[in-house]
Formats: sequence, C-alpha cells, structure tokens
Amino acid sequence: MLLAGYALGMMEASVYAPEVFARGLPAAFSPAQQSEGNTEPRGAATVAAAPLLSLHGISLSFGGVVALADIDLSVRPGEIRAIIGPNGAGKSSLINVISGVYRSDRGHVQLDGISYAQVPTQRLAPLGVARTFQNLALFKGLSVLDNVASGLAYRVRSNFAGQVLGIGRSRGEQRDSLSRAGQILEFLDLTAVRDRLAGTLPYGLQKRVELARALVAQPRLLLLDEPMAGMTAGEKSEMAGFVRAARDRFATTVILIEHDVGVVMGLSDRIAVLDYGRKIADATPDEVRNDQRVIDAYLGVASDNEDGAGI
Ligand SMILES: Nc1ncnc2c1ncn2[C@@H]1O[C@H](COP(=O)(O)OP(=O)(O)OP(=O)(O)O)[C@@H](O)[C@H]1O
Repeated sequence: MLLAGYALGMMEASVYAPEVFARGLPAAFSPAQQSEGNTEPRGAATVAAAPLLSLHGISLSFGGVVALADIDLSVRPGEIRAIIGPNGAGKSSLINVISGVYRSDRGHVQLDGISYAQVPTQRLAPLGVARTFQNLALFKGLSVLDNVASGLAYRVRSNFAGQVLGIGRSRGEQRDSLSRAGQILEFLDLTAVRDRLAGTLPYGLQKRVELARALVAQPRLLLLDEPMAGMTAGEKSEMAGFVRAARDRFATTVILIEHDVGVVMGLSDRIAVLDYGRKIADATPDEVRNDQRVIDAYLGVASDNEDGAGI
C-alpha cells in the first residue's frame, strides 16, 4: 500500500543525500540548501538567535482584492503562534505564502535564515515544514498506518523497481517508515485504529490522523489550517493537548489558524491578528484579549458566535 506514496516521493527524494535525513539534526536546513538559486546565504553566527520563520513585507493581491498587505511576522523556534481574524482577513493566504503555494507580490519569507521569494512548495518536507489542510486530505482507502507512513515518502531513496519488488533498500525503508509511523500513532493515542481504513474513522479521529501524518517526519515547522474545525468541544480540547504535547516532545514550532478563540487563547504563546489583510496585533493572548482594535475587528464579533465562547 505504501508503494504509491513512495513512488510519488521518489523523484524528489533522490535529490537528497542520506545525511540530510538523519534525525536529531537540523537536517531540513542542511548547508546544501544554502546554494539554491532562490536563496541567500545565512550568517552562521546568527543562526542560534534567529527566528525559525520570519516574513518581511509580504503583500499579495488577487485582481483588485488585497489579501495581504505588508505583513511582517517573526516566529521563534518552539513557539505556538496562532493567526486569527475574521473571514477573508488573509489567514489562509498567509499560510499559503509560508508553504509556497502562493508567491507574494512583494516581500520575502525567511526560513531559518534563508530567504525565499517563493518557498519551494514541492520540497517542504525536506525543508522541515509540514502542514495540514482546512479540509481533510487523507487517503481514505488506505489504513491509518499507511497514511501516516506516507508522510515519510519524501525520504525514500530506493528506485521504482526496488519498491515494486520490495527488495534491497526498499524493504528497509518501508520497515523504518512503518516503525516511525507506529511510534507517532502511539504518541497520539491512535494505536487502536492503526489498521482501520482512514475513511471509516469518525471525523475528529481523521483530523488527528492528519496531525500524525504531518508529525511523523518530526518537522521543525508545523502549519495547521483549522485543525479543530468541525470538532466537538471535547475533541478540540483533546487536539489542543496533542498539539502542545507535539511541540514539547519534538520542539516543533507551530503556526495555526483557528476560529475558536477560547482554544487559541489557551494554546498559543503569541497571537497575530489579521483584518482586511493587515496585521493589527501581534502579542500574547492576554494582550490580544484586551486590545481594543482586536475587540472591535474580531473578538466582539467572535464572542457572539458559538466558537468564541470562553474568551
Ligand atoms: N485564490 C484566490 N483567488 C481570488 N481571491 C482569493 C483567493 N484566495 C483568497 N482570496 C481572497 O483573498 C482574501 C483573503 O482570503 P483568505 O482565504 O486568505 O482569508 P481567511 O482569513 O483565510 O478567510 P476564512 O477565515 O474565511 O478562511 C479574501 O477576500 C478572499 O476572497
């Protein structure tokens, strides 16, 4: 079952040297990446103190619609950063710029000190970035275990024949991927459903499987687009616990879009607030909660909604 995923990742993975994938190293940001045409070199001495991610003057329009206007953002390693704001404020556009789905009209994205006019979206995993989507994007006909292992497809170095025949390096790679997937399932309390077809699970569990697939490569940066949308209050609080645990366990930096302000306030270290494509606040939950501009633009409205309960 994993073969399809492996085949998809094969062309990309064959570009990277094995040491790039050694765990525990900042592999995703290997020195080899610094010579990319789209990048500029970082200063080695500044790496330790530098933010993992920073956005500089990001602007993006669709026709006459301004989705993002001159956005600066700086996210420290290990931080949980929420992005909130009313519908159409630009939150998804921002995640899409960070993950390279969109190229901004102006500005640049800096990942671990390396600047990109457009982040190479087809190489997110080797760059140490993983994301989940607003709508479920699992392989519904595959088992939970295979879905999660597919998050490691980019690492596969065996050739197509090896994958089809299950020989040589391929067999070892599959064993390793399945073993890592099993560990993440255990961490997220999903072991009991590891052999179930993903599409047969309740919605809340499918969202957790997506989190598992994003986490299996232990990304340095995890982008979560409404990870709790459509969940019950209990499921949301469970999911928030897992996101926090993942950050603590893997030192993963997390950026999440979430409409439930109560969840956001409890989970985030800092919150950036967008309104009409502009960043109107970027502060701690307490500061954001008491910011009159934020209250006027969003919280006053959000607290009238079911999702806003518990601000
Ligand atoms: N691909 C696109 N084509 C045209 N307009 C777009 C596109 N993507 C976003 N927009 C517009 O850009 C603005 C910002 O949209 P975006 O989806 O980023 O907001 P959002 O804050 O994520 O909204 P929501 O909370 O409803 O998901 C909106 O006016 C939207 O209509």
